[in-house]
Amino acid sequence: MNDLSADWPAPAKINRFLHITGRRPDGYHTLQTLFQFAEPIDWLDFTVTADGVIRREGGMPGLAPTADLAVRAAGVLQSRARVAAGVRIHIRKGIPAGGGLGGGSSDAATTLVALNVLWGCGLASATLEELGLELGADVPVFVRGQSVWAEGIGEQLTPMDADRPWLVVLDPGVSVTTGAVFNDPKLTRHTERITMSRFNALALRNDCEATVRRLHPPVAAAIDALSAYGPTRLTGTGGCLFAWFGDRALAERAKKGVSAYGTAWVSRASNRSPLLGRLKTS
Ligand SMILES: C[C@@](CO)(OP(=O)(O)O)[C@H](O)COP(=O)(O)OP(=O)(O)OC[C@H]1O[C@@H](n2ccc(N)nc2=O)[C@H](O)[C@@H]1O
Ligand SMILES: Nc1ncnc2c1ncn2[C@@H]1O[C@H](COP(=O)(O)OP(=O)(O)O)[C@@H](O)[C@H]1O
Repeated sequence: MNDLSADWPAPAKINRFLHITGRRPDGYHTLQTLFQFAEPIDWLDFTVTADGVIRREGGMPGLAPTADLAVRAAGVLQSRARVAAGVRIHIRKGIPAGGGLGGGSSDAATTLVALNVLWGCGLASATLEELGLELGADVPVFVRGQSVWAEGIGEQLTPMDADRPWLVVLDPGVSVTTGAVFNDPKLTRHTERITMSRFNALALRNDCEATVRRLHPPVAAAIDALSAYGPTRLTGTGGCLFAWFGDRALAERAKKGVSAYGTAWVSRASNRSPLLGRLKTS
């Protein structure tokens, strides 16, 4: 494998806040949220092959290659750009699945961006975002690789650089089904829309939190434990959560303090995905 094809990062995302502002006639909920990037990170290696077949190695245990969003992303790009070559995708998972950290979406985006280069497709980033949206609401954010204010069901993106606190991301090991949260009759669905200038992490919340707390007591316990150290929010529809701090030492202290509640990572919230840096060196 040459250097060009190895070590493409697929970072996690966090939702600094998440408001549900309404419901469309098709049942999908409209949101307002601010996405930033953080650790943990998945790493992908690509080996271009001549036979046109898309293969996957590693990845999420128990997930069939045909269901893997990275494999599906490669397939979408291959047919859109009429690529004759194939690829072997090796995935080293760092991001827990189904936790609201967007690992599957991030793997899909990294695959689109990397193979666009390695297969020589030459598609514009906006086109890759469009292809990504077919795979999941969060994929375009990862393709763009820049922190964004998102509206609609996540397809209306406006770049927004936010503050960059130190984070503890905590995975209580609970997989939350997004559909179950959005179907909860008690979910807060009509939060008033706000303008970007009103972003204030302390004052804003994640509207899914009350539902997730009720459906998953271990997540509620983890939120309570981490809240003792710093302001804490759920990311996406959970079950992962994060707290933010003014410096790294405080974050490391909190990480130690919540070790009984799950796996935790310390990193700085980022407005740029490491994928963009990797793209520059390709
Ligand atoms: C809400 C976010 C924020 O990042 O949650 P996380 O997935 O990150 O936790 C995402 O936009 C999630 O989008 P996505 O990941 O594509 O959602 P899916 O799993 O496909 O949605 C499963 C089901 O949830 C409901 N759903 C989903 C998104 C939405 N805006 N409104 C909905 O009502 C629909 O019933 C849908 O069939
Ligand atoms: N490469 C992948 N990594 C993780 N999950 C994947 C991948 N491809 C498909 N999936 C599926 O997507 C689901 C949601 O994964 P993920 O994006 O990590 O969750 P969330 O949207 O809650 O952050 C997983 O439960 C899994 O079935």
